[in-house]
Amino acid sequence: MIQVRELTKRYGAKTVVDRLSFIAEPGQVTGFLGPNGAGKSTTMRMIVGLDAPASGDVLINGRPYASSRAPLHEIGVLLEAKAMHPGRTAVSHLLSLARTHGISRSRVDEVLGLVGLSDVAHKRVGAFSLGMGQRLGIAAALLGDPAVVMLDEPVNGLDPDGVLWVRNLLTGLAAEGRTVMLSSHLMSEVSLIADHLVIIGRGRLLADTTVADFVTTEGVRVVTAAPDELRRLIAGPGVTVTSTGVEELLVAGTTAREIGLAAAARGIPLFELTPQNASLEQAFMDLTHNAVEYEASR
Ligand SMILES: Nc1ncnc2c1ncn2[C@@H]1O[C@H](COP(=O)(O)OP(=O)(O)OP(=O)(O)O)[C@@H](O)[C@H]1O
Repeated sequence: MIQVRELTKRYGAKTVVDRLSFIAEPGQVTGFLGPNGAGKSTTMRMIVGLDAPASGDVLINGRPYASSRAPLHEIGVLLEAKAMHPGRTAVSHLLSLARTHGISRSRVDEVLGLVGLSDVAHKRVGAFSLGMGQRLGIAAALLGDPAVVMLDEPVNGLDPDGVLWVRNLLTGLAAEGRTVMLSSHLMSEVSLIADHLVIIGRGRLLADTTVADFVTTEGVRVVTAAPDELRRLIAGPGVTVTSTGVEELLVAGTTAREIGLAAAARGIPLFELTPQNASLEQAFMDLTHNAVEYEASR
């Protein structure tokens, strides 16, 4: 588990992370989202003690990270722009990490297999594609068989196959009971991978929700032979009915089920009854756009 508690970071006069609190639970993939510059990388660096907060703190599995005696077992991380010596091979890169943490050679081979790099284990990492580099970074994060895995933009630049591979890997790790957290600035990527969403803008928490709850229902599209009769039937406090075509209505404030039951009770034929969901990407843009406006008008 990762518990972020009232975390604040300032660079000079600028507050880049502002009293941010959230929990990434075991057994779940938590997507950490925000537009460029929102403070995601800074938060992740503070989680593993690479940056010091102005105030607030972080607990990893109930303890401060600094007090951990086997940090690679506690949390595995892939941070952006991870330094790798281009002249090293994949296996030597992982072996050097393993040796300094008392991890066996067989575990190095295991993680290379896990990320699909066994065949190129003896190639220089300088010749790796972006996707292979990301896989190697993920292998390093998994080396200590950690209970918590935190990855900064792991699907950045990956092709659709690569995104699918990351998704299967991370959902598999969560299913084993691990805490998995990944950051991205793209809702479309995260919604495919994460269950839980933590969304920030300008360092502040904007939403702590699930992918399912984040999609706001705009209304129910109804196609019927008797739109006027149906409109009278379902009208009431909180229900808005808009005519969107000759036989079409958009109904807000009630559910498809209620509309269907009301129509059936009167014998009104329905040709279509469809909840209309706003796209996740649109909902994300609306949310973060508002945060920017709020900041600008202060
Ligand atoms: N070392 C630093 N000195 C000064 N400002 C910094 C430093 N590191 C980050 N910042 C600023 O802090 C803010 C948050 O940056 P951060 O990299 O955490 O955002 P992010 O959400 O990870 O963005 P991206 O998606 O672009 O990586 C930005 O305005 C950035 O310019």
